[in-house]
Amino acid sequence: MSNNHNQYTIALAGNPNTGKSTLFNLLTGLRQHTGNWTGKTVAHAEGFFDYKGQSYQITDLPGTYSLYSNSADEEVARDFIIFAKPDVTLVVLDATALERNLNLALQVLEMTSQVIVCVNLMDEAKKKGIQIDIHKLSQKLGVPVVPISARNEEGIDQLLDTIDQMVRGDIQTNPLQISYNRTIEEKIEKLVPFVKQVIGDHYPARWIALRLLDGDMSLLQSLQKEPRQFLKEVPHYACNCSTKSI
Ligand SMILES: Nc1nc2c(ncn2[C@@H]2O[C@H](COP(=O)(O)OP(=O)(O)OP(=O)(O)O)[C@@H](O)[C@H]2O)c(=O)[nH]1
Ligand SMILES: [Mg+2]
Repeated sequence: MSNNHNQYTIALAGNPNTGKSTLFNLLTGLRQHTGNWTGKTVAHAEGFFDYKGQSYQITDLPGTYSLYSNSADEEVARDFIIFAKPDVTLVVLDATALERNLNLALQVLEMTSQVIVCVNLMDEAKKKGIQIDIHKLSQKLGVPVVPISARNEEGIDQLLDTIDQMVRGDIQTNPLQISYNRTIEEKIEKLVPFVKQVIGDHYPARWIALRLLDGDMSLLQSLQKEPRQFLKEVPHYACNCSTKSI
């Protein structure tokens, strides 16, 4: 959702130390609201850039290993993706630790379909002899995947073109959705209509149903809804199996 005329919003999400701020600095140059530098990002920084006649506002989120409610950083990143509804979420992955990094990517894909995956540190991967089948990864994830090296400024044109195509609506994504076991899927199926009824279509109902099954009260507080209304229903559906195992 553009927050004002002709300005698109982008969020940068990813594990700590994957090069989000390096990419942020590269894209925004000096046009930033708050100073930011490489090193751990504590609060989120906002910056701006233009590309092919479009203006973008980009937000550098704190690095997290997941997007539940384990820490303030996770809540900041999670709430931004759910409530600010960026037009594009760039998930920045470390090419040398892809398997671990993909966990967060899968969580973001449950939250929004407007995702571009950036496989960063491609230079390091090359040095270590790690080969990544970008095309296959993109097919599996159901969203564009762009290999980059933020520090060496490689792959940035392709990334910008992919962002441009996504905000123009030229890319149809089909984000991979994790299938849980039958018990959980049945509970989700029952909860989703209820979630839609209470909060409408504005938020990703399946993802909220999953968080309800986890008993995530902090999310309910963020939704600023009366938790008791949900709580009455949740024990009925809740199970002991965590949905956080992806
Ligand atoms: N070799 C290599 N190093 C990179 C690349 N991109 C970033 N780095 C380095 O990786 C380190 C971490 O980069 P940051 O941009 O601070 O990472 P971040 O994701 O913002 O980290 P947090 O804010 O802690 O989540 C820095 O030393 C960067 O110079 C890259 O493409 N190649
Ligand atoms: Mg950072």
